[in-house]
Amino acid sequence: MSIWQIFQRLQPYVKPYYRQIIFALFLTLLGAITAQVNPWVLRYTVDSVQSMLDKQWGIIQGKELLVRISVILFLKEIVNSLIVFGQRYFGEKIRIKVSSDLAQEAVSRILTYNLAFFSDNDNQKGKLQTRIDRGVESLTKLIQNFFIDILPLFANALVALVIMFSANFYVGSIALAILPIYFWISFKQAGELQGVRRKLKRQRENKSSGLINLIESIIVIKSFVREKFEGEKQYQTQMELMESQLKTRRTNFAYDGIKSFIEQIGVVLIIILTAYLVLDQQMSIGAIMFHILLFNNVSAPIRQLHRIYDEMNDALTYSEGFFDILDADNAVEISGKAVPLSLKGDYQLTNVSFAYPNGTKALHNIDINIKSGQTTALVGLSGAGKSTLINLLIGFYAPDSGTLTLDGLPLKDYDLPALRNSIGMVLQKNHIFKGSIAENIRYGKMDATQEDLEAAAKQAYLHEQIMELPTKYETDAQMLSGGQQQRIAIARLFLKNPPIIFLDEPTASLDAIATEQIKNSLDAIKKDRTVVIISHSLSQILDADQTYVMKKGRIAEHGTHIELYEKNGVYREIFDASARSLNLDKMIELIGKD
Ligand SMILES: Nc1ncnc2c1ncn2[C@@H]1O[C@H](COP(=O)(O)OP(=O)(O)OP(=O)(O)O)[C@@H](O)[C@H]1O
Repeated sequence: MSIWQIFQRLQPYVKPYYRQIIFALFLTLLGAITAQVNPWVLRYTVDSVQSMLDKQWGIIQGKELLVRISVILFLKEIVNSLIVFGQRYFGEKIRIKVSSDLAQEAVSRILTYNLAFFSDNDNQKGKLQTRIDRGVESLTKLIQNFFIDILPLFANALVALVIMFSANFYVGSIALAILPIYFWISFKQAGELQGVRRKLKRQRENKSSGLINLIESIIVIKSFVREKFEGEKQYQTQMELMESQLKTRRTNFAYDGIKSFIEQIGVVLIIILTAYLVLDQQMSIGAIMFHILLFNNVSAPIRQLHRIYDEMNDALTYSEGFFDILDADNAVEISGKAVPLSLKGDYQLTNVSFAYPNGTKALHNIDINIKSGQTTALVGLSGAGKSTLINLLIGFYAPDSGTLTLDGLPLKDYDLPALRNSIGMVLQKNHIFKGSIAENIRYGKMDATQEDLEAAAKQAYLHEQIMELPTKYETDAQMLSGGQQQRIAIARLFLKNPPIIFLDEPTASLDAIATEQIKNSLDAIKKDRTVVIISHSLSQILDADQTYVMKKGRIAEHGTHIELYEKNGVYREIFDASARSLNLDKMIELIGKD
């Protein structure tokens, strides 16, 4: 992406603030003119003092001159302060507004993306966060630079250069001749840093996602006493980052030295040439200071050129990643138009195959009929493809081949929000948002009253426990135990009250008493709804109207519990293993003693 393309991309975000921009530009022009007052005043002062000295005048005759100069410089400083304030304020205002617009756009965009986008390695949460933060930061810095540095400084330089040329062609030429040399060196510097910058970007992303992973795995790390090992891993990342940072600094210092040398050559040449012109009586002595100050106005922005380049390169490096996020059109969830009045939940899958974007073939030639109003169990060993199948039924992913219909209509024809409003899910581990218990349950129905919340919590066997907490429904939900959090998810489901329900090992993290209570309440919610349940728990499977047994992404067997049991196949194997793991013989023996 070129800098020009970046500016084009930024246009729509900057456009709403065009009034502020025009005002900032006007101030810039005004600032460029006032910046030349000092050289004029200095030349005027030197020449006037010189002629006074020639006439042997003293302080009495020079008083008027001093007052005049003081007033001019004083007024100029006041005007200049106002201009600088206006420029900075409007520049910042535009930057802050554009920054929040860009960040908001990124959030709005990623919310429309499908799950494949989020499971991509480049978009893991730490990396995605860094890409967005860095992108917004460097793009807005670019805008800030443009209004606060580039425009004012270059306007100053241009006006100063024009004045130098009008004073003397050769003096102007020296100032002008320095520019391409300076530009060339800055280009070389930028080129040399380009590779390191990309590396730096990657290393920073790794470092921040490494830290996030560290925090997420702290319990495992501590329980295995792997602090030293993890510390060393982070140290390695830190060392690599430090190496790149040092290389960047080394290169910058070396090039800065060369540029400063070139600039000083320019100053010396201008002094020699102007001194020659003064001695040749082509100019007054004040011209020496006049030209040096003007040259300073020309070289000031060039001195900043490298920093501006740096930040532009930052913008180039990071904005590419940022705009990639905004431009991921193929990640936008494709929604159909059909808005069903009510859904029954009759799913028909014919010859459905699916592979994840990373190439993992998770489902092969699946033929399934999920009957409305019934409970269908999905059984299979870990990695068999059960969760993947549910992902397809909810429309999180689309099948690569085969047909998938719901109530006779292809699933892809449904309006996704309408479809998902009719579906409820309880997973093995459900996300609990930062906030109170009430806020978390209310996620199931945003306009639910306190009574609705309490009714749902009662159905999920959670109400009594909530009432025992000091701040009851206002307690921080993330402080609850795993089992209680699970019941929040179930309460959400009761509140949402959808006709189709997917349960992916809903009681896996609950204790035996809670499992029984939840089973009872889930049994209640199952009535007259279509339920698909994944479970390793025999009690849940036994209750199902039909069961599909999956093995390595395929349907191995299908039937009722009895039919499958008698088949002596995969289901029987899993069933027997489950029974053995429960130590059923001893349990029965114990129960028999009662
Ligand atoms: N987001 C993903 N990207 C790539 N591959 C995935 C993704 N999710 C799952 N897989 C792979 O797809 C296959 C099926 O996984 P899936 O989670 O559907 O199995 P499962 O039967 O639900 O297992 P479990 O009982 O352990 O939850 C596995 O090989 C898994 O590694």
